[in-house]
Parts: sequence; structure tokens; C-alpha cells
Amino acid sequence: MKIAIIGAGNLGLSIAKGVLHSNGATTMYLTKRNLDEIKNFEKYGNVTVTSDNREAVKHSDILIFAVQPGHFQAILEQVKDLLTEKHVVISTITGFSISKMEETIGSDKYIIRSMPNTAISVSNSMTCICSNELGKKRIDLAKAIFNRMGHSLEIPEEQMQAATVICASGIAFWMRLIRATTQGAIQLGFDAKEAQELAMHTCNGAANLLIESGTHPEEEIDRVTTPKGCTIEGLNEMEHQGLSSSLIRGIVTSFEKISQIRKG
Ligand SMILES: NC(=O)C1=CN([C@@H]2O[C@H](COP(=O)(O)OP(=O)(O)OC[C@H]3O[C@@H](n4cnc5c(N)ncnc54)[C@H](OP(=O)(O)O)[C@@H]3O)[C@@H](O)[C@H]2O)C=CC1
Ligand SMILES: O=C(O)[C@@H]1CCC=N1
Repeated sequence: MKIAIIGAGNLGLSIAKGVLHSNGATTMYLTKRNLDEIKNFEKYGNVTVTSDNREAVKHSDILIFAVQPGHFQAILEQVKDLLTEKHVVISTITGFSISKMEETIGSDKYIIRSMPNTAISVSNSMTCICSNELGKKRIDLAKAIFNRMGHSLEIPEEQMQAATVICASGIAFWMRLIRATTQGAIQLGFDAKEAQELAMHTCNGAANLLIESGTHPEEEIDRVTTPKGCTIEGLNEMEHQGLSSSLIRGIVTSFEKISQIRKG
């Protein structure tokens, strides 16, 4: 597979690491204007680092765009005459619709819209995808690419904004919960490194328990909460302080902000 990542910033580089981590490409082009931060990727024999988006497009089949929303239109204009039937155009851009992409490059291109997260760098991204009409013919290919670097789910395009909050911003939300747990563990006497180790692996265990068993979180909570025990006492205090409510309100606020980014 010949992959180009146009816009090797926070997300683009995470994808690049995921591709390398999963041996997912025969060749990979990484582009950005200032190459200082990504020059070291050329130590991998099959990686080319360049500021020339057109060169990257010419030499690749799978084009993953990971630039800021405000830059995307101009970059599509820059490369559109090079796009052929060999190319699959995969956007990760927040709030940029498929129809807007079609207006620029045409509906006769394979277009996939995706929403990965930065855990793609360790092949653990939850990635939501959808496509244009023609892109349906390449959706299995896109799923295969993202499944090598985590787990993917095809969703209707209307849900892409919600997926952005839950999956992409979600990494930051979970990090904050892990950080808060770590601070609690330090207060209980663990040193900082051990405290984070306990928090991370317990978080991982909770998620894997649900993934492997298919159970509902409350069912697992019931197994932990001994009557009159310490778990229910702690959980109830967290809820009195608004744990679930503040998470839900934060998620909805993020969602409303994406609508503004879209309009902007
Ligand atoms: N960060 C995240 O977790 C997620 C981000 N997204 C989406 O991914 C996109 C990228 O986000 P993020 O990685 O955070 O942003 P960054 O700003 O970190 O990365 C964007 C990169 O694009 C490069 N760039 C700008 N102009 C060009 C150009 N003309 N040609 C090639 N590269 C260019 C910039 O580098 P330089 O200035 O050197 O060119 C920069 O490194 C956004 O649309 C965002 O909504 C989606 C899911 C998760
Ligand atoms: O914060 C943002 O706007 C982008 C989209 C999701 C993750 N980062």
C-alpha cells in the first residue's frame, strides 16, 4: 500500500506512527511546510518527507488528509488535477463535509471521511468512517486500513460530529480522568509513577472487560459494589458531585462547538 499523509502534525504523525507500528505501508509520504520536526522519519527506509503535496499525491494511492480545517480547501485545489481512479481520498478533517469535498474534486473520486484519534499511533484508535457514493466501493479497504490500527465503525455522515467528540476529543477526556485518578492515588500514598501505572492499567482493564465480555457497565459495577462497602460509598459521592452529569455536559458543549467550527 502506498500511503501519503498530507499534514503531518499531531494527528498526521500519530497515523504515520500507527502505519509504521502495524507495517501497514510499502511506501509512505509525509508532508508539511516546515519539515524540521519530521525529518527523523526518513530513517525508516520507506518514508519520504516533503513539503510538496503534489509529489506525495503522484507517488501514492491512499491519501490521508490531516490538515487544519481552514487549510483543507486550498490543498484540495492544489492537488485535484492529479487525482485518478487509483486514489482513495481519506479526510480526517473536522466539520468538512463530503459534499464540500465533492464540490472541489468531483463526485467521481473515492472519498472516505474518517474520524480517528491519536491512539492510532499505538494501533488502538477507535475510528469512525463514512463515504461518498463511489467511495462505498473502497469502504472495506478503508476499514481494513483502520482496523490494522485499532477498531473501525462505519456510520452515517450525520453522526460524524458526534463521533468527533466521543472518539477524537474523547482521548483528552479519558486522559483527564486517568490524571484525576492518579492524583487521588498519590493522595492515598502512592508515588506519582506508580499512581499513574495503577490508573492506566485499571482503566485499560475496565474497557477490556466490556469489550471482551459484551456486558453493560452497570453489570460490572454491581460485581464490584459490596453492600455497605467502600466502592458504592465512593461512587455515590462522585455522583453527588456531578461526575456523570459533568461528563455529559462537557460532551454536549464540545458537540456544540463543532457546529460553530463548521459554520466558521
Ligand atoms: N489532533 C487530533 O487528535 C485530531 C484531529 N483531527 C483533525 O485532524 C486535522 C489536523 O489536526 P491536528 O493534527 O491536531 O493539527 P496540526 O496543526 O497539529 O497539524 C496540521 C499539520 O498540517 C500542516 N500543514 C499546514 N499547511 C499545510 C500544507 N499546505 N501542506 C501540507 N501540510 C500542511 C502543518 O504543518 P506546517 O505548518 O509545517 O505545514 C501541521 O503540522 C484537523 O482538521 C482536526 O480537526 C481529527 C481527529 C483527531
Ligand atoms: O479539538 C479539536 O477541534 C480537534 C477535533 C477532535 C480533536 N481535535
